[in-house]
Amino acid sequence: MNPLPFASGTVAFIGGGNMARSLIGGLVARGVPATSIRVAEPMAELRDSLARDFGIHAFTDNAIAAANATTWVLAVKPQVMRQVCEALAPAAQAARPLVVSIAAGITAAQLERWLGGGVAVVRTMPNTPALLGAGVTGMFANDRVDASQRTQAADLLEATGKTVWIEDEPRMDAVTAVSGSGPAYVFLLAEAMQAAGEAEGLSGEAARTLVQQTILGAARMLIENDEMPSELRRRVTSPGGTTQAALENFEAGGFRELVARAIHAATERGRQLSAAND
Ligand SMILES: NC(=O)C1=CN([C@@H]2O[C@H](COP(=O)(O)OP(=O)(O)OC[C@H]3O[C@@H](n4cnc5c(N)ncnc54)[C@H](O)[C@@H]3O)[C@@H](O)[C@H]2O)C=CC1
Ligand SMILES: O=C(O)[C@@H]1CCC=N1
Repeated sequence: MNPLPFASGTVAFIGGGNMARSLIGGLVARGVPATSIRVAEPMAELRDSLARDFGIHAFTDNAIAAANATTWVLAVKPQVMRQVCEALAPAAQAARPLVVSIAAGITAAQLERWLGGGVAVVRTMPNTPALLGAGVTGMFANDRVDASQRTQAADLLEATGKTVWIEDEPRMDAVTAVSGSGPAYVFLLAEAMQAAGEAEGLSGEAARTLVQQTILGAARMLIENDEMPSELRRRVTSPGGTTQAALENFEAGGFRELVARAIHAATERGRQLSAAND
């Protein structure tokens, strides 16, 4: 991570929903000054809570929030991105900010076109653990982005976790499917494990603690042992034991194929979001 002061200058978030909150929370926790962060959000309740929780300036008007900001983070839904960008095009042409998008599916070329052309765009895909500084972000830069802007964009996202540059933009839809949406898959597993534990007679509270700590411990082993998941799995699996009984059921139920199908569907949806909102 780059040391502070923050290389990204003043950052304006356009849209202050769930993901913007995770990123802003991550930046503030990392020590980025609240005075360097602005947000534009139409919903008063969200605006107020962002201002209250993080001490940042919150605006109703996108162009006012974006004015004089060196970096814009476009954090609206793909469905409204075109309209938001076209309204900001005059400001983008005048100020030539670094534009960072976090939207699923929407391509750098679409963003550049909607903003009037000639704009440095970094298309990114973060995820919600950014709030804890434990996020991961895939990043793709268009041809307009120079080396210092790459650093600027990486500095912004590295404040919330790791970053991975992707050189082949279509692969950003796979990033979205694996890590952007990925926390939800783990949460689904947690829900299913908790329900199954309760069905086997555990109290809700006991099942919750067991599941939480199991997922945390397994995640830490994946990272800190730096070994293949298959090897870590093998060490839990005593021949003829309990884990084997469970894993045989996962395999018989087509678990791997199901995960592959789910991630393929998410990747395809990313492509559809681009086409449907052009
Ligand atoms: N939620 C997640 O885990 C992730 C979301 N993303 C991307 O982040 C973007 C935002 O997603 P979420 O935060 O989940 O959605 P969200 O609905 O929570 O946030 C979007 C915000 O934009 C605001 N908004 C609507 N119209 C606006 C306008 N014209 N100008 C300014 N703000 C406007 C909404 O009031 C809302 O608060 C999407 O493009 C999504 O693909 C990316 C990675 C992960
Ligand atoms: O579900 C979505 O479309 C967004 C993008 C990745 C996570 N949430």
